[in-house]
Amino acid sequence: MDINHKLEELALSLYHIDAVKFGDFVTKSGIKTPVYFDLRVIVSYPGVMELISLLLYDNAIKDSKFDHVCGVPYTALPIATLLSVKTKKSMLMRRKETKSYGTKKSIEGHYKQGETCLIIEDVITSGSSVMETVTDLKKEGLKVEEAVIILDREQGGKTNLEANNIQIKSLFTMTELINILVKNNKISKQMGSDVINYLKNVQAPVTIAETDRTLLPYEKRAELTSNQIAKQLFTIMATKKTNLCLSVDLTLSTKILDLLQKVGEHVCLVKTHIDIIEDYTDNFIVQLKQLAQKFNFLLLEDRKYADIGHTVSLQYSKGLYKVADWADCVTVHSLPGEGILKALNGSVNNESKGVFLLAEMSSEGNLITPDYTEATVKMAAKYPELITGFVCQKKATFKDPGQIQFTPGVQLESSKDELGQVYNTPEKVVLENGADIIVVGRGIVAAKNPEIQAVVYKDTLWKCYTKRVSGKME
Ligand SMILES: O=c1ccn([C@@H]2O[C@H](COP(=O)(O)O)[C@@H](O)[C@H]2O)c(=O)[nH]1
Repeated sequence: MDINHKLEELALSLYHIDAVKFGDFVTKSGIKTPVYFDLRVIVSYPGVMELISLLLYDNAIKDSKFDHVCGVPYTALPIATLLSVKTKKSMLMRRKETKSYGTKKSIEGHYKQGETCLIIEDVITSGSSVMETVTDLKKEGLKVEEAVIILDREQGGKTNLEANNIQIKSLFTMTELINILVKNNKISKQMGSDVINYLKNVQAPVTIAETDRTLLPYEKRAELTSNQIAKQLFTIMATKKTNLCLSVDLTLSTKILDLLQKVGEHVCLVKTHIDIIEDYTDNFIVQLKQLAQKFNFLLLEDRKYADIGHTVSLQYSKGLYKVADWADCVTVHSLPGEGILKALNGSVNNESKGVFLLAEMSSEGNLITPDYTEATVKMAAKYPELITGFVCQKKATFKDPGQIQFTPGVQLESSKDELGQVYNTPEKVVLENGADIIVVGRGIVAAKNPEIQAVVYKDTLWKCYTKRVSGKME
């Protein structure tokens, strides 16, 4: 019997054992559905179990290379067991609930860091259950790149998992399963198309916030943010292929404008300290904005506001520099408390503006503690539409893939300046520390040829980012 006949046999068996049912059902979340899948019943049918493992082996597994198999608890566990025996590869088991005693391990079995694990799952909808298992395996240092599935409901799971660098092979898509049942007169044509249309319209939400944000491409993260400036920055980075922010720490406006004419095409963001400019005029801002438009970069004023809300709202919108009129985003300390964010939220009204909150600093001996960092991230969570991201140094500082890690203190070689600035390399900040936008000041500005140096930084940083999201890290 060929594979198509065997798939047909499996589809009909699933129908006969009531693993697929049609009618009026209500899901756990109270939504009406015309179809219901419950593959938990397969354990009572050894013939079906045997057929599933045979088909998964022939169709999806026999050419794959892996050291272990792991079933997503619970329905896929017995299938994973059969496949472990068939392939003679060891099986790992993920505990849904971590033990509160003994080893407290979430993954049972023997394995070594760097070994690969293949995931087995019965049905995917959004892909979140597969992702939970992937996350736990990765925490243990295992590599996970592939999952094999019995049924893909075609509700976003494949896209979500592929965005997390997990390739999917399934025995059936929902459409294929329904077509077999229609062809064999198990359900009417009308019922078949109703079900397919229904399931395609009820797309599962993207549920990847628990996954490692740094593995997602900028395009995907643009879809996951609530802040308009973060959305624009992710899109600019993906389009211009640059995650370089130039810190134009120069004191003459003409020098800044000259430099940006040369390097504007290589950056996604330009960071200013407006109050260090000695020949400031409103015309400087007009020209700065023209360059931003011409080269498609955004403007960040690194003002590091740190006063009470009322004062900050004045500093932001009034005075000589009227920052609110031209800067797309600003940097802000969380030190004074939430009032500072309320003030900025109030000042921007409905305009698209953003805030990078300082959660950590690059300078040696700074007084920010882990508790302060954690409280800063918590505070930001209350203002998702205002917060673009965090000025920080570590990947673990925050999880939300819709927010941007903005990391200063970067040069091609690790070093320090004479006033305590600490420099890490592009490889370290992007691959190890999770930086999304990387700030370079003197590394470019003080170079003999800033234009050439900007290209060197841009290319090096982008290479690190593509390596990170392709999952090809040693
Ligand atoms: O923790 C922080 C926060 C901000 N900065 C700013 O970034 C640039 C870095 O310039 P380099 O010449 O590359 O050192 C500068 O404007 C700082 O004010 C930071 O360095 N560290």
